[in-house]
Amino acid sequence: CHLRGFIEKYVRRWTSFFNPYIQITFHEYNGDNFCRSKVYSAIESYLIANSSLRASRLRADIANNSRKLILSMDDYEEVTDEFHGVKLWWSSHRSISKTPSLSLYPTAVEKRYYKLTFHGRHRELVTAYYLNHVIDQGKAIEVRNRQRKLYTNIPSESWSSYRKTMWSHVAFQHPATFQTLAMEPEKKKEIVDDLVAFSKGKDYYARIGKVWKRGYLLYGPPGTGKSTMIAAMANLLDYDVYDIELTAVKDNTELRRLLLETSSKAIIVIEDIDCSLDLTGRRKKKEKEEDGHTNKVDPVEKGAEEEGKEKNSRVTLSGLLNFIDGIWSACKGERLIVFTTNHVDQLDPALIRRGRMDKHIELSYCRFEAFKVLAKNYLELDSHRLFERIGQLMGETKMTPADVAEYLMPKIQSGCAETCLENLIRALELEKEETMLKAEEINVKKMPEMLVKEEAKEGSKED
Ligand SMILES: Nc1ncnc2c1ncn2[C@@H]1O[C@H](COP(=O)(O)OP(=O)(O)OP(=O)(O)O)[C@@H](O)[C@H]1O
Repeated sequence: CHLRGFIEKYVRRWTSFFNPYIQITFHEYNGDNFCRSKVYSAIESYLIANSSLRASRLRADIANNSRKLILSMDDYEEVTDEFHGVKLWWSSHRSISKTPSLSLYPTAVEKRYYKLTFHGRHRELVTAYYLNHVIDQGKAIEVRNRQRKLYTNIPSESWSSYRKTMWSHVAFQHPATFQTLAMEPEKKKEIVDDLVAFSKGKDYYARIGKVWKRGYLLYGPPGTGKSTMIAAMANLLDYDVYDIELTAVKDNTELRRLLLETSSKAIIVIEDIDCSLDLTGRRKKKEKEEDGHTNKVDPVEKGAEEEGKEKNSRVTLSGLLNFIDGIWSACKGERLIVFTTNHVDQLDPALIRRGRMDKHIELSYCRFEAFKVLAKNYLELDSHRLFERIGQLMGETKMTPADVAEYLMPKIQSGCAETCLENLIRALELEKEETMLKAEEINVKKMPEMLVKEEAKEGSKED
């Protein structure tokens, strides 16, 4: 056996002396590591996208988490690639080895690997540039192809008595895009440019020594598109979405753990931030009041429990600020942090100051420009004789895009585009009348006060 090894070694040395070609092998699994090699996966994606289809023997597989058919080169097949005029050969291999196991029968383990062959004179080009190019491209393809996820934190009973919240996910399939988002075009462009610049800013953030994160505050009345915009952001940048329910998070430590578990391309969302957290760090007043009504716990026990909560439970404002500023230095990757609120005036200035929430975006009632986007989305209309009237009315009323959208759904409105627009006009006119009536009512209420003031003014003039 020793002699055989010795001979093989020298034969290999002897042949390589005359063979000008170099080979590099990339194994699917390395050593005892049961995780698939990331380099192997990146090469696989690169080859599938770039050259596998040129192979004459292909293998068909179903991609993870999807029904898409993936074609890659079959085992022992070879394809060529070219980089800066240099030709290279990739081949795919498989070996089966038997490993001892606890059972009586050894298990057969299948091992796959890729071999890259190139001429020795291109050694530097390949090792210094080509391989990085393949791996970067492969990773980019993986990101594009991956099934993005929507995560939410849910409480779970773990095997220990400690109750903690865990991320649970579903496939993220929200269809919203910036194209379908109803908003003034300039404002929309500004936001898209900002997001794209952020996503391309890896080197910039590294150069200025800042963590690669950006905070967005979306505010406005219900139904103006805050959640829709978050979905459009995720679709634009190909990010996962982590929707944190703060009231389910036990304390700051748990918040930190959850955030450190997020993926490297993530939008972390806290919706209705004003309702999730009492900005003094205590529980919401409303929640306490509810406790007051329903609480049947022994007051002594309750006191102890409250004390515990005040000291060491629930997420506090400082914990949240810490999360925005701090923990990301421990994380690689790009993170958007998005807060939404219907009551921006109730937020603590510390929470939303620039640097924490870098961009404040107001989503408001539907104006004509936003209406035109909705009309295009829902009715495929670029113009119509009724648009002018709608434009006028929209300047005088406050209807949310969500409400406008309801009027523009032909199936629900059981009619053609014209009927939808007419129904919308009727609703807007009604809204206008109601607004005027309300304004009149307010004036009537204010009348006595105004009369008193007028009289006082008259009196002082006569004096
Ligand atoms: N700006 C918008 N552009 C396109 N569609 C919109 C817009 N605003 C609202 N919509 C439509 O109205 C529905 C509700 O909107 P969305 O949930 O995004 O509002 P929101 O501001 O997040 O409301 P809330 O504050 O109640 O969570 C959406 O499903 C979408 O169809």
